[in-house]
Amino acid sequence: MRRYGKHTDEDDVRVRPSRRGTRPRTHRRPAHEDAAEGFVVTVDRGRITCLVEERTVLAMKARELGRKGVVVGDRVAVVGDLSGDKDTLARVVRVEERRSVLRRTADDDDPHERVVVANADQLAIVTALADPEPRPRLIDRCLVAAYDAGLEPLLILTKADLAPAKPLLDTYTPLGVRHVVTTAERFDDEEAVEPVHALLAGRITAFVGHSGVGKTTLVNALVPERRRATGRVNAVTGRGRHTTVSALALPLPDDGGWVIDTPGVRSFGLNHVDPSRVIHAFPDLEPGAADCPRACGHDEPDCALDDWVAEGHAEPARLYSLRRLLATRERHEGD
Ligand SMILES: Nc1nc2c(ncn2[C@@H]2O[C@H](COP(=O)(O)OP(=O)(O)OP(=O)(O)O)[C@@H](O)[C@H]2O)c(=O)[nH]1
Ligand SMILES: [Zn+2]
Repeated sequence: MRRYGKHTDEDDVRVRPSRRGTRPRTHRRPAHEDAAEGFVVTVDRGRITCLVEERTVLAMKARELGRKGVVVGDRVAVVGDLSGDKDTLARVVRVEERRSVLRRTADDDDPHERVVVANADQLAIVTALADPEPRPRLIDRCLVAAYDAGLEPLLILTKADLAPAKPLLDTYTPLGVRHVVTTAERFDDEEAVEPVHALLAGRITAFVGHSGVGKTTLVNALVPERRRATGRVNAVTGRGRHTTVSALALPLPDDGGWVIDTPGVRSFGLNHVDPSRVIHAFPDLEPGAADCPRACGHDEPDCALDDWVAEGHAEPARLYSLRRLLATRERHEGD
């Protein structure tokens, strides 16, 4: 399984080499050289909460940013009052290049596809093993969104006290998706969440999961500051957790990375998904696609992947899984 954006190091920044790379740096130097670096923790109705050094600073978008959105996970340049004191408002003057973007689909209220999280390394798909029942189609859609966005997926299966994980895991074995199984009863014991911490260490992880799967219970166990952080954000927005529409980044202990809690997973934008980006997550199949017709959707009669598998280059289960994932791009009732 190919791994994506493993670290948050500069080395992993996937930017195209610039043809202007030989130009003197000063030409590309943006204005506001005195700006501080901020990490966006949440955005609520245009109010951007970011972390500048250790301080929580509230900011607005500077006019010069125009229509460009600022989202959770963005690295930004901030100017103005950076004290973090009550009633101060700084300005975000620049959004740094994003290493990844996770989008949600347009819906009836909002015709545009929107970026919900920037710069995440991985996508944790939180699913209960029972109550509510797992929804494999939804998991598949999340996987496609992750592969398309270049995020490494991670399955977190909760409520292991209610049902065994094996039947669900069998579906995902051919995909080689990493997984961890949790039970909230054991969360008081720090060692019980250790395997989850190990998978999140040093990385920015967006958490998705539909209502009732135990995402909040898990995030609270992982992030000791959770209560404080949400309390603070609510003090800023004056709104309760259940009405929060924005994602919220929460620091893991000991500089262990970030959890980005997202509100609801109703839909991911899969309309824009490019099969060639999804197949990138299948390095055993990818070379076989070289013989496919142009713009092959990989589910058509002259798709070269059938021969590729028949010749023994990859397991049939892998091709089946790829096709199942690609098929989730079509909307069904209840997605
Ligand atoms: N049996 C069992 N129940 C759990 C477990 N984890 C969470 N729950 C329960 O499941 C219910 C939903 O948990 P939440 O953490 O609120 O779920 P959520 O995904 O955040 O749901 P929303 O708050 O609706 O977004 C609560 O009653 C929890 O106590 C678990 O491991 N086992
Ligand atoms: Zn094909």
